[in-house]
Amino acid sequence: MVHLPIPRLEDYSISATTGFLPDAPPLTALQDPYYGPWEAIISNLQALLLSKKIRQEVNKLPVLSTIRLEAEAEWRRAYVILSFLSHSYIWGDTTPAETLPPAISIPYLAVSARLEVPPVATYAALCLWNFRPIFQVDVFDDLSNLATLHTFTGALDESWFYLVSIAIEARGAAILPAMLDAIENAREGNIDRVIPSLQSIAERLGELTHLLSRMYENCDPHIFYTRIRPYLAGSKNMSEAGLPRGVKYLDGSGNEPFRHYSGGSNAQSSLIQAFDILLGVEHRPTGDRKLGPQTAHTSSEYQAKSHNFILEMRKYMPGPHRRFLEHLAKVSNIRAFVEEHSSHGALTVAYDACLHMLRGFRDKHIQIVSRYIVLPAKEHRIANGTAMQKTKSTSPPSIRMALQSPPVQFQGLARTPQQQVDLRGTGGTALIPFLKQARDETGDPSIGAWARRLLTNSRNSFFSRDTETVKIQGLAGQWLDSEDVGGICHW
Ligand code: HEM
Ligand SMILES: N[C@@H](CC(=O)c1ccccc1NC=O)C(=O)O
Repeated sequence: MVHLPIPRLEDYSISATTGFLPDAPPLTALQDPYYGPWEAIISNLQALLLSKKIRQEVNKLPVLSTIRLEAEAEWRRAYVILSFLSHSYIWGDTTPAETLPPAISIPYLAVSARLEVPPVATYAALCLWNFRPIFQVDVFDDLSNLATLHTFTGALDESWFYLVSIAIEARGAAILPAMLDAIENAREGNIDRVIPSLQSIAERLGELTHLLSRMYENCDPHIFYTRIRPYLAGSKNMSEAGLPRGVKYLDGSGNEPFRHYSGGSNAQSSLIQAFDILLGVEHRPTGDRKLGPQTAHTSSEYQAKSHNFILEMRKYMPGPHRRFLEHLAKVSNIRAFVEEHSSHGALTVAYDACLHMLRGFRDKHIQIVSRYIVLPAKEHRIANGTAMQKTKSTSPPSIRMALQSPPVQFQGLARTPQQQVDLRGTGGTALIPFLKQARDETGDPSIGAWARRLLTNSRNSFFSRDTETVKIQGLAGQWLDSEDVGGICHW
């Protein structure tokens, strides 16, 4: 059989060591003095936001051309600057701005077109291209070695919020070559070599969940909700935040329709989507649950026709990364391979461990979203007297303090709505139904529910099923369950 070649990372601007992060640290400034006016504003961003002078200063900017941008890193730097400036302009005053001036719009549209990303503060603008290593220039997966280049607020909480994702990207990078190896070995029918690749993927996924849970260390939920998050909102589904019509990007043509873009979201991380593709996890539009086995294999066709947020978010990834995922989807064979060899216990267990770990990641994420969005939103409504009834508070002290203070009216996404409305993610989703469905669609394998039970319940080294004996030997002699330690397991 003639197969489509397996993608090569280097063909898609992906590094075998840093994954979707650039392999050299992003530029900290554009060296050409021509771009001095941009650098001057971004280096004073927090002061301009605090004094509400940002619009005044941006309105004075000249319209700069992109003609003097050369290296890819310079285009990325320009995109980072213009993303911070545009969200500061829109959300940095008492009411959101419905128009972006030509000094932002014209270069922003050009830079976005070149990088194949939309003109909005995407995950790439805020995370992938917005960091610097502190001591060791080539270590990106250690949170103590990372700093952000820019934030809206200057708060450590905001830096930490982005840095956790950056560390996850770097730690997850090693999974990419393991994925491609697994696909190659499955093609060749080499079960014994697919298993260790899957085991190492499961183990790494556990480490990523552990990194995710470190969000609590330095990002306070109340600060996140009230001070940081309003700047992250896009222009799509943002009526409640005070932006019902979207945003016009003025370019002087007179023909400038309102545009609607999702704000930054980790759903734009190519890494997490790559796991789904490799493991054959399929996501449907929210509310559209799988009906039965007969629908299982028609879903790609179905997904293409209907609105699907996770697929939609691929348009917000840098062009080469998006194309990598499309290529990966065409060669992804692991799920079919495991189904074909469903009597092979060790293979099934290794595959199910991956699913289990990815599901564990999404479980932990839902817990985080409850603490950083759902609870603060509820406390906020109570503090402003718009909630139906007071509920028992389990919030951290900062939120309890906010409750005791007089009501404060916040702007944008933190604005207290007149009525109880569905909470929206910065990407524009009705967040809890969306995230729960994405979690439920993970680890709903047609095979091996038994293996998942074993992984969760058993601390033994030997499991048996029918006539097969499957050995899972803990390296340190122990088995750690994903829920106990944020997913670190030893084989
Ligand atoms: C305080 C921290 C975080 C909050 C409040 C948060 C919130 C959200 C929300 C509301 C969504 C729904 C999409 C939208 O409308 O924006 C989402 C999606 C998502 N987030 Fe986060 N997030 C946080 C951190 C992270 C981190 C560090 C990661 C890790 C890489 C992550 C991974 C994802 C993924 C993969 C999705 C897409 C849904 C899925 O695949 O399950 N999030 N997040
Ligand atoms: N969707 C999230 C925001 C979010 O996840 C995010 C936004 C911009 C950059 C990175 C993000 N995720 C990072 O940890 C929210 O609704 O607050």
